[in-house]
Amino acid sequence: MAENFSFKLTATDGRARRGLVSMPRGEIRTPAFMPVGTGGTVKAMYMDQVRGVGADIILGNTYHLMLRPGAERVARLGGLHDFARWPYPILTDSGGFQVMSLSKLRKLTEQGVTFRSHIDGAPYEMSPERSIEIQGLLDSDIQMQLDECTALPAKPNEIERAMELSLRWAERCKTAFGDQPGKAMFGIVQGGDSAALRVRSAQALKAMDLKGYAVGGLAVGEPQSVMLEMLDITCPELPADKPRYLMGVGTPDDILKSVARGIDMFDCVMPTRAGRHGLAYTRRGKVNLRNARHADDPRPLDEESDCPAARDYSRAYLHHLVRSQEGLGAMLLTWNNLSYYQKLMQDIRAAIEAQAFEARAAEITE
Ligand SMILES: O=c1nc[nH]c2cc3[nH]c(NCCN4CCCCC4)nc3cc12
Repeated sequence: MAENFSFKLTATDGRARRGLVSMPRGEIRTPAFMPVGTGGTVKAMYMDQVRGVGADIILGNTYHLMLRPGAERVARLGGLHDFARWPYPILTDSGGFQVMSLSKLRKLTEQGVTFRSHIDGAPYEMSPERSIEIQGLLDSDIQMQLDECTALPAKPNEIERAMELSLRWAERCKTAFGDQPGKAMFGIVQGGDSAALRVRSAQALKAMDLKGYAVGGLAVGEPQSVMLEMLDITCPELPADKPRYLMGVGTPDDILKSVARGIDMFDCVMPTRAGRHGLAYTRRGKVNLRNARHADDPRPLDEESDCPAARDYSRAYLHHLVRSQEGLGAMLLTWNNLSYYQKLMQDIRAAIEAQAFEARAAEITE
């Protein structure tokens, strides 16, 4: 019988954790990277390929899907999994961050946020209750609370106001979500770059006994050192037996350093967006296929990769596709980049297990 929702820690290495989230639609091996599928599609990818590179879960966006094609329409068509042909877990962001970064004429009050669509200017309102309702209509497996993410730098009283509002909205989302076995609602820690506010936010959310916790309000322009410092402060305040999700992160280096500080789940548009802009992630660093130096290079991106996009096509061909703005260029580079990110996560998981094994072996042989 598939678990309703469970998180098991299977190994640790310092503060890094290897784990497994089990839900009815499937298991999520952590640390996990979630490809971003904003409008119900991981851009330039077939869902079979997304699964093929090793993704256990993808991210969808409430904001985009409520505007187009509409949450009620997706529900009438059987929910997001049937609509997009992705039968495995989906995590949906709640929309607040996207409203503040994309929409026009937005107004934020205690009740929620009103805004106009960036697509056609139509008026919308999003309350904590409506965000959870929309995520339910999408049949999302992991639903994020509605929150207010403060752009940094910001004044301490502004960060405090948004953090406290987000806590009140977390309570309202918890009430609206109710008890849905097989699904989860995650809280989002806010508090900007303030240690005291981060601790207050994490402790208040922990008291709500939620199924998982995101660290929000980061990757919003602050230096990596500030982001990592906030993780050093926040993660120890969160329950060890619940998943921790760092929203919007990040580069391979961000991910490595965040796993080392206790983060279990990530999402970022970088691998997919970079692929559409001609940029390839490889084990030897990033390669910009727009650059003329690749025009005659017969070598593939990575002859040892098990991803056809990395192994079977010359850099010269990829350069040609990118320069010609051929759709296949975006498709192959996106495929390569998601494969690179999933291989990174696989190597991270193995390294934690190996270190844990060595530590265990050392204990036994002492
Ligand atoms: O505090 C948040 N609450 C809800 N959703 C969020 C999403 C976020 N996404 C990011 N950063 C995205 C950074 N990304 C990096 C690659 C280029 C595009 C922007 N921070 C976030 C914080 C939040």
